[in-house]
Amino acid sequence: MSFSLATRWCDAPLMRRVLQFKGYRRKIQSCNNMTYTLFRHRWMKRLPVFSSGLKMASTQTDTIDLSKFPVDRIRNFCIIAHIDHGKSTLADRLLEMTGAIVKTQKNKQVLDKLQVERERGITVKAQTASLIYSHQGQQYLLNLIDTPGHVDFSYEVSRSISACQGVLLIVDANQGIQAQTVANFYLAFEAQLAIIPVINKIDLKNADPERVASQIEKVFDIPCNECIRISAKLGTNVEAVLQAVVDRIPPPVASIDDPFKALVFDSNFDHYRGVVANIAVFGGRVRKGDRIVSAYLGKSYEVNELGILRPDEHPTQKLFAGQVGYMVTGMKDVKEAQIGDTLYLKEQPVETLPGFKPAKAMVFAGMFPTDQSDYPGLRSAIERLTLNDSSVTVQRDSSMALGAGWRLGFLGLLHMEVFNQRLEQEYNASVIVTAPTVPYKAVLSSPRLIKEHGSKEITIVNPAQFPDRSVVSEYLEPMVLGTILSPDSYTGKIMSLCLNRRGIQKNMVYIDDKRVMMKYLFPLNEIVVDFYDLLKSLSSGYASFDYENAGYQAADLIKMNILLNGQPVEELITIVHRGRAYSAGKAMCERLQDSIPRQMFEIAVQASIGSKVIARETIKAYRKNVLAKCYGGDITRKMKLLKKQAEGKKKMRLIGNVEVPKDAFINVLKRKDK
Ligand SMILES: Nc1nc2c(ncn2[C@@H]2O[C@H](COP(=O)(O)OP(=O)(O)OP(=O)(O)O)[C@@H](O)[C@H]2O)c(=O)[nH]1
Repeated sequence: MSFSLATRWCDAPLMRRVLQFKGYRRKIQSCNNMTYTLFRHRWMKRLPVFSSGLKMASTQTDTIDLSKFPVDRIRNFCIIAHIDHGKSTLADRLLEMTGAIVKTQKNKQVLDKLQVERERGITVKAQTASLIYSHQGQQYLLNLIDTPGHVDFSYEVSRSISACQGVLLIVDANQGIQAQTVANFYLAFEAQLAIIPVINKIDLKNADPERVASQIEKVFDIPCNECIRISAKLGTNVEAVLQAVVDRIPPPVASIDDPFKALVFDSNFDHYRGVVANIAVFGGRVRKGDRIVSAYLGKSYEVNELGILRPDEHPTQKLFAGQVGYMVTGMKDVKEAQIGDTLYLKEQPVETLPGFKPAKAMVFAGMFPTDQSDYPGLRSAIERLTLNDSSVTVQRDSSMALGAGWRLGFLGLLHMEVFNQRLEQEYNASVIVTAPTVPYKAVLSSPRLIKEHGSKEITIVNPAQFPDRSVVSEYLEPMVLGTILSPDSYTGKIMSLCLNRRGIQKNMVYIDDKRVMMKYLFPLNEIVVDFYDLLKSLSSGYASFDYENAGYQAADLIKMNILLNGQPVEELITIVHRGRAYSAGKAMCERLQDSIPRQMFEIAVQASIGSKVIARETIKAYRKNVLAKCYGGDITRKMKLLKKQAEGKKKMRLIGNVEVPKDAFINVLKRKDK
């Protein structure tokens, strides 16, 4: 895969225009990619517009003396909430009010910089911004992290929380507490952070801030009077949020007198500078030119660039204890960069920071280049994107039909779709994604296999490698504890959906007189693909859902094969519960019948368990009317033509080149529950 100039550095066309305008025509003619990089910083100073297109406030761009902010005048906080409750909109207002960006009508979710975020209207990547806020005659440095709301990106939230001492918990004044509000609250609560509840969208006609405040008191035990009522859209009362950040969130526990110690809580890859790490400084200071060591690798690097994010990179000479910023060290290989790594000065080793628990992938799918010659390019794209999203796990894989590829692990289906979309948009890659599956386990009974695997229990992330019953004493499936919040008028419908998905009710409470919170234990496999969509549609969008890991449970599982014209398709193998094998097989054949377009020959779609076919559908061939030119005449001639046509079709069937559309692999798992 080749990277064009535009994809290497998205600002190149803009810079060309600026150069022309500035009269640098001669330079443009010989301008290669490197020249762009060399001139970049000079341009950035002259331009009133940042690379992301944001208008920055001219007063605060030049030099920010970070030494002016001792630890007690620093606050690190993140904004957490259920999806769409207004985190990014509040971040816009905070950026404007503190002068980090110029106030304009165009500021809409400015921290959502990725194309996929803009297109889908959701945050998928946590973003940091440093704000300078004057309060009671003192200047404070507020480091804000805007986090995603969707359950699939909760790893971003938990990592962001590790760099903070407090959170703004946003709740929509109309919708009230939702499933992710509860999940995010507990993430912050367990990390012992200060929690400031903020009731947003009070401008809405149906807003009921008092009801929401009493929900917050009932569910989270936070007194009603601690809730700040705002409209992030109109800017109403947002000043009170800034004051509360200073007053209610403690400063970081870090001392300038300690040796330098920093946690890498995020990173991304820049095609020229290599790895750009986001760091939280837990002690001492670091300067440009210092030699630092990565505790993970034990390798030392020179600090080439250092700075804070406002929200675009603003280089500085130093970073001090308690501050949050970015660092470029010349790490060129993505394998060197490790989220959760501790950095320290070469001559002053320190105790390593706890880092992060690795994310637990919930959904696995095969990913293959559409054209095998793109394999090396796709490999480097996946490596770079996983650096930016450390919750994705990667393993090599190969398939008869699709060639060499990878088996990737994601936190959920939306996560998988977003990753795929980012590969296509940011790296110009074209990929085929196979049917997603959850990680099953098998307890082996065969001594030979136990020896081969080095353990009795194995995890299966590829259904094609599902071991046969004869060598297994028990299969285990992953379980989750789901939380559903909904108006009580939908309770009946929701309960029957949960039952249909093998859910076991664990708890049900009213959080106010109209809204109910239910807890269900589900097999992960039953909810991962389409449960959320169905829940939304049967509750007219009012119910919300979140889940957490609940270990493994024994289950009676079997492997179901799908055959197209008698050929087993490895990429469509699924693991199903024995009691549901027939209905699942029938449903999969029906959906494949809908997904695969009619071709010049008839296609038999079959589901089988072992050698036994349990369901079958037929995709009819386009029928060419070979009799079109026969006007009347002898019947034997017509029969001869039809026979010849049937022979031709048989040949096609023998070749068996059935074209399966890319999205059929995922659609095939989507069920239509009533
Ligand atoms: N009426 C009204 N609408 C608001 C307010 N704040 C945000 N919105 C709207 O709510 C929608 C979602 O806002 P976002 O800021 O993207 O929400 P978010 O929580 O960042 O969403 P995710 O990042 O996807 O979780 C947008 O259409 C906003 O314009 C408000 O105070 N009043």
